[in-house]
Amino acid sequence: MSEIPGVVVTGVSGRMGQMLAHEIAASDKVRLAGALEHGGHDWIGRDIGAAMGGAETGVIVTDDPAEAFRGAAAVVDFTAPSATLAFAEAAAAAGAVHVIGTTGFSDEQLDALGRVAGRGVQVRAGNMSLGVNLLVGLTRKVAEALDADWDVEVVEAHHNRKVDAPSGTALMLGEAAAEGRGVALSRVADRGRDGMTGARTRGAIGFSAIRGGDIVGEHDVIFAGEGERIVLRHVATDRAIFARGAIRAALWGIGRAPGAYDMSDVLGL
Ligand SMILES: NC(=O)c1ccc[n+]([C@@H]2O[C@H](COP(=O)([O-])OP(=O)(O)OC[C@H]3O[C@@H](n4cnc5c(N)ncnc54)[C@H](O)[C@@H]3O)[C@@H](O)[C@H]2O)c1
Ligand SMILES: O=C(O)C1=N[C@H](C(=O)O)CCC1
Repeated sequence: MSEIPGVVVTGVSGRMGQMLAHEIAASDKVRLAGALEHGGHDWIGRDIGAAMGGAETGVIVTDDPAEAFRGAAAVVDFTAPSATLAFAEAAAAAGAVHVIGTTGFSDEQLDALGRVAGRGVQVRAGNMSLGVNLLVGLTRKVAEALDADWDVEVVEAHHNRKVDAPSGTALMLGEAAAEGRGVALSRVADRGRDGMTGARTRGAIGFSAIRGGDIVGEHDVIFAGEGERIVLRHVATDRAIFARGAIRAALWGIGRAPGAYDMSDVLGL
């Protein structure tokens, strides 16, 4: 039996799923223990290496979470909110760390995930990169230092296949700005402007989303004052940063007490 922790990748044919399979194959700290896609997907029953156009790995793509998660140390999940909710139950039942990169959850779905975290280890972040998680701390600090005379705007840009907006990262940054100001984001968020909107509300935290081409992920937090402006920016140029962060989270989560954790726990920020 291998000492190297086995990791299952859900949504393995997706942009992040394939990136994760590559990064796990290149790692000497984890091994690929399973690969999952949804029922009816044409990769089901195929070797994941061959399906990705490479050498066979011995890992066959399945649509059965219980089978795939059995004996795994961790499940790394970048799929869709409803799929992630089902995987949370299955990961907790299998005793596997659930690393959740999926974004676009409703408040109700987040509550449901939180209930499962009583029974299993979850590490969830809208962005698993070191750079963005540092930017979250910087955003909180700048917001703490400035009053509501400084308008906060979060601007994000992603590829044309992204299905949720604002991005999970933009929401993390907005939460950090709201925390720094000592307000609830839900009370001050301004998520859609169109038509005769009226003047900007003092203290609002605005969100704008750009979608185009193959943009991996770009985020600006703008603090706009009278006569000056601070812009905090993160630009992702390679999805490997998200995959490496997720693998780090999986290793960190092994042996932890059940609960909901995030990347600031993993990175010690
Ligand atoms: N947290 C982060 O650092 C980070 C980074 C990148 C992407 N994301 C998020 O990850 C998610 C996926 O992004 P992507 O670009 O890889 O999308 P994608 O559409 O390329 O991949 C999603 C995959 O999930 C699969 N899937 C959907 N439902 C499933 C189910 N029930 N069972 C098994 N597989 C299922 C799809 O078939 C697809 O292969 C999005 O929510 C995105 O916002 C997060
Ligand atoms: O490509 C995506 O989709 C991304 N999603 C995350 C988000 O919603 O912030 C992270 C960046 C890439």
